[in-house]
Amino acid sequence: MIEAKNLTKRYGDRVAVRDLSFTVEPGRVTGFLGPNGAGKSTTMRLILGLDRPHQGDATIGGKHYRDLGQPLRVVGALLEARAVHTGRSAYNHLLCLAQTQGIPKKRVDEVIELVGLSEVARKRTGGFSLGMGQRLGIAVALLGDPSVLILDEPVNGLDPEGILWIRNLMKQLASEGRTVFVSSHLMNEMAVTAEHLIVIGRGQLIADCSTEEFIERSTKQIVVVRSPDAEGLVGAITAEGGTATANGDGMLTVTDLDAARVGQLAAAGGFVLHELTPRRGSLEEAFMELTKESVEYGTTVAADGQGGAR
Ligand SMILES: Nc1ncnc2c1ncn2[C@@H]1O[C@H](COP(=O)(O)OP(=O)(O)OP(=O)(O)O)[C@@H](O)[C@H]1O
Repeated sequence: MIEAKNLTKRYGDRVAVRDLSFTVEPGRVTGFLGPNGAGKSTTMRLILGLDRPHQGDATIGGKHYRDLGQPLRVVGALLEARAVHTGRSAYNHLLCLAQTQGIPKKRVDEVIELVGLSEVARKRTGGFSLGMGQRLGIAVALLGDPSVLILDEPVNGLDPEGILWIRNLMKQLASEGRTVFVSSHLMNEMAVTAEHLIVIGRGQLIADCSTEEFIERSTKQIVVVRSPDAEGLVGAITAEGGTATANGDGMLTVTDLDAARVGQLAAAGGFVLHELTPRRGSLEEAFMELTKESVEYGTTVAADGQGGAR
């Protein structure tokens, strides 16, 4: 388990993380979300002992990172900035790390196989693509077979096949009882990967709840209806206190009434229905809604993806 207690970190007079507390539980993937500059990388660095907090405390399994005897065996990390000796092969890079931590040589072969780098393992990492580098970073994180994984933007640079691979890998690692803490900007990806979310904005906690609850809390349920009698149905919906927006071709988007009630109104009025679909908002919409006060830079982007200058 990862525990952050009242963490505060300043850079000059800029507060990167402010009085931040949360725990990351084992056995599930926990997504770490926040707009650019929210403090995600800083928080991860504090947990990994790469930076010291001005206040508060971050521990892994009750211990500070610096007090872990063989840290790679407890926690594996992938941070955004990769430091790999580019003249060295992936195999040698992993072997060196393994030797410093008393990890057997055969584990190096295992992780190379696991991340799909077998064919290029003896090649210099200097020629690696972004995706290959990312896979090597994940191999490093997994080297000590750790019970805790901290991954900062692990899908960066991966192609769709790679993204699917890392999604399944994270789920698998969590199902083995490990703690998986992962930051990402890809909301659709997090929606299908993370069971639990910790969301921060301007260094402060915005939400710590299940992904489902996060979406439910911040988006409206809508009902999509298609009917050849759309006009009549709009009247019935409006009279009942609902709001119906016509989208042409008999399509309606209904808010403030649930699908069951819309179905009852259609039956009572004798309106034929060709479609009746309840739809929940997306994680992206929920994220935009909840973090709109905390966005730091440049433009505001509406939930429909249409950006507008501030
Ligand atoms: N070494 C540093 N020196 C000065 N300021 C820093 C440093 N590291 C981070 N910051 C500032 O602290 C704040 C939080 O940055 P951080 O990188 O932790 O955010 P983030 O959520 O990881 O952002 P992103 O999603 O863009 O990676 C930002 O305002 C950033 O400019």
